[in-house]
Amino acid sequence: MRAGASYTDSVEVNHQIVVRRGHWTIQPRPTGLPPTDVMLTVRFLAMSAVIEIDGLRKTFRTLRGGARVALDGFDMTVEAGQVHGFLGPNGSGKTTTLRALLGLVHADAGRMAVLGRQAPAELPAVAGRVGAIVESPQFFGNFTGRRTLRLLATAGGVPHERVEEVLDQVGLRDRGDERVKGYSLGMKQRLAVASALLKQPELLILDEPANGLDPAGIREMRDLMRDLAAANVTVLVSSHILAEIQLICDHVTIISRGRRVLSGPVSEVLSGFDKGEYRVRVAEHERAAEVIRGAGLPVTVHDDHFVVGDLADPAWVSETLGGQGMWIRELTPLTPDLESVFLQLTGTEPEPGTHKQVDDAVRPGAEHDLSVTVVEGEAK
Ligand SMILES: Nc1ncnc2c1ncn2[C@@H]1O[C@H](COP(=O)(O)OP(=O)(O)OP(=O)(O)O)[C@@H](O)[C@H]1O
Repeated sequence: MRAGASYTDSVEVNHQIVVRRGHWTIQPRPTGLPPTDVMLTVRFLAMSAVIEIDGLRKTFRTLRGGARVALDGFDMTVEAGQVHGFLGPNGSGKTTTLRALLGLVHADAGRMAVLGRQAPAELPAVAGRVGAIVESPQFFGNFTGRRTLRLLATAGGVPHERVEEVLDQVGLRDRGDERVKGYSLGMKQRLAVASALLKQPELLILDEPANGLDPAGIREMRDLMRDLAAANVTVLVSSHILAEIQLICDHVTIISRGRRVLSGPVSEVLSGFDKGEYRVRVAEHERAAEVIRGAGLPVTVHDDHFVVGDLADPAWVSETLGGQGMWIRELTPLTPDLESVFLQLTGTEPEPGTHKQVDDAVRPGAEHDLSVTVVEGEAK
């Protein structure tokens, strides 16, 4: 059962439906609740959410006694099966969020849950189901990759056969007997991912996995994440490499100054920013631009071309200009990419001092609550 699903069934008087994480049960109602002829609203928690963050706040004290607000009421939801990109400019709060989620830094306020357990208090209960690389793991340079993983497997009670599987998964099987100090940065990153995969996690959290990698290393990391997604691992990956996120991730959350500025499927985010713009190259482009502007469309003139917006049918531009003897050399749709969206959004200042996220106005109710009402024994 997912948020947004409808459900109808009957419930005995003095019983209630309790819906939690995709499962519902009918339970006797605790005494002291209003009588059953009163509408009762049951809070519906984001049922398939693997990560839920609600109103997270963190202020660091600086050495000079000042305060640095890293997180200012940040919200994020990652659903099962997503490859979720976590984007934000330098210093926007990505690492602090991930560290708080994993109990590596103490948050001042807010609610977090991982795989349905409150974080960080109940993290030990789900630790075996979560793999994370948030701080660059340090490996002994003199050990081979295989030996490193075997030691970690022994420490974690994982059978050694699993070491071969993860070496295979990250593409290090043939290099597993080489010393780690001879590994490239990309190989070390893959070894780190292999160590996080040993326990066959359902959720993998990676902080800037492509940091410092060359294009080949980035491509390897991208392929690896795709393979993980195909194997049904939910992946949360923070990055500031927007093109990578666009290629790898199906969902994205953008953070700026400790607040969420946008969240949603990558395709929806991009189409929401599609203004129907086209770049037009034509001889006498200024005169051509005037013709198009005269028809009421928004036009921006550049040195050797112009951009027209709100264009439903590009053929109309060809016909209109061709009709006046101006022949088009280029007519290219300017579809938005994450970079342009990111630049527009992270220039948006979140409302200070309030819990409201910037994108609440854009996507009302898009988050995770659904009300279940119980009226005289019937649930709707
Ligand atoms: N231990 C700390 N002490 C003081 N300030 C900190 C500490 N850790 C983070 N900050 C500050 O909190 C803010 C958020 O930092 P954070 O590292 O979470 O950002 P980020 O989005 O991960 O940035 P980057 O992409 O550069 O890694 C920054 O202003 C940073 O200087």
